Amino acid sequence: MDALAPKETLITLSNAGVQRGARTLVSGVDLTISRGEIVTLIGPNGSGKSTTAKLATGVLRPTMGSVTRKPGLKIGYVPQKLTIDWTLPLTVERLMTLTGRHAAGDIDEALEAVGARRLLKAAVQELSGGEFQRVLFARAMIRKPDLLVLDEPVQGVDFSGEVALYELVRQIRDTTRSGILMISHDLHVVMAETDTVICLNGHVCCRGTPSAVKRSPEYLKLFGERAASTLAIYQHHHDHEHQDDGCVVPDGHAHDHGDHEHDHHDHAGHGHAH
Ligand SMILES: Nc1ncnc2c1ncn2[C@@H]1O[C@H](COP(=O)(O)OP(=O)(O)OP(=O)(O)O)[C@@H](O)[C@H]1O
Repeated sequence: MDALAPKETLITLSNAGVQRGARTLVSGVDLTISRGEIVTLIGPNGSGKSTTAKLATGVLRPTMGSVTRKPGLKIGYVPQKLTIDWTLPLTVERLMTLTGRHAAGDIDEALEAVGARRLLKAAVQELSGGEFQRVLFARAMIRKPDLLVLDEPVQGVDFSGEVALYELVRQIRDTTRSGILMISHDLHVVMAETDTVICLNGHVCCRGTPSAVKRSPEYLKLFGERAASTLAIYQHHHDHEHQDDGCVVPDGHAHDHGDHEHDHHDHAGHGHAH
């Protein structure tokens, strides 16, 4: 971010939480997201990441604390799961218009921005995990949101696809200057460009830059000995090339994975979550 530019705050959560009956789903969350900023929520299953994101977007109202949003804030959402009848034929073009009418030019522009314009007429069922995620990004970006919420953006994607998707998130942030709230359910990679990582465990366990969180005693306590290797930080360096669609040029073709901290990297169980 330009350090001299005034920060435009999009969303503020102050000591926010949700209680359902006697049960506290999440509590005491302080969080701000400004334009051009990337905030990533991490934490174990059931730790309150989705609940916190729902508080931020207004899907859920806080029963404790407060949540404020910039008036007229436009939010683009990339869901973790999409309910689609996978037995029916569906093109990318049609998927882009399922939840609203858009001019052909706007659809082209949104797909272009994610390197997926050539997929316009493709069947959604035949897309790779990475291509499918890109189309979902385009679908979320078509209304030119102030804030993009990405719920597990790299699911169903292999390692080089993951690198390319994180690169795309960085590009989107740089070109649109939208705020980005990411939820990382698998804890495996946090983008180095993340301005703030918030580690939840029913409350805010710890927060800070990715490398600060990785070293924090609370984080180590929560995730144990293997924590430091579990939180891999994806570093972006311009030492590799990208194909036109944003994919990283494979090893041996002017690309080197050496700059990515990836000691522990488990893709088991990643599939299309439909
Ligand atoms: N509508 C609801 N009513 C009651 N409890 C809920 C509701 N939604 C979520 N919960 C509970 O709130 C807690 C936090 O859930 P949440 O979905 O925010 O966790 P999460 O960190 O996103 O988990 P995961 O990584 O497994 O998706 C969980 O214990 C969950 O069972």
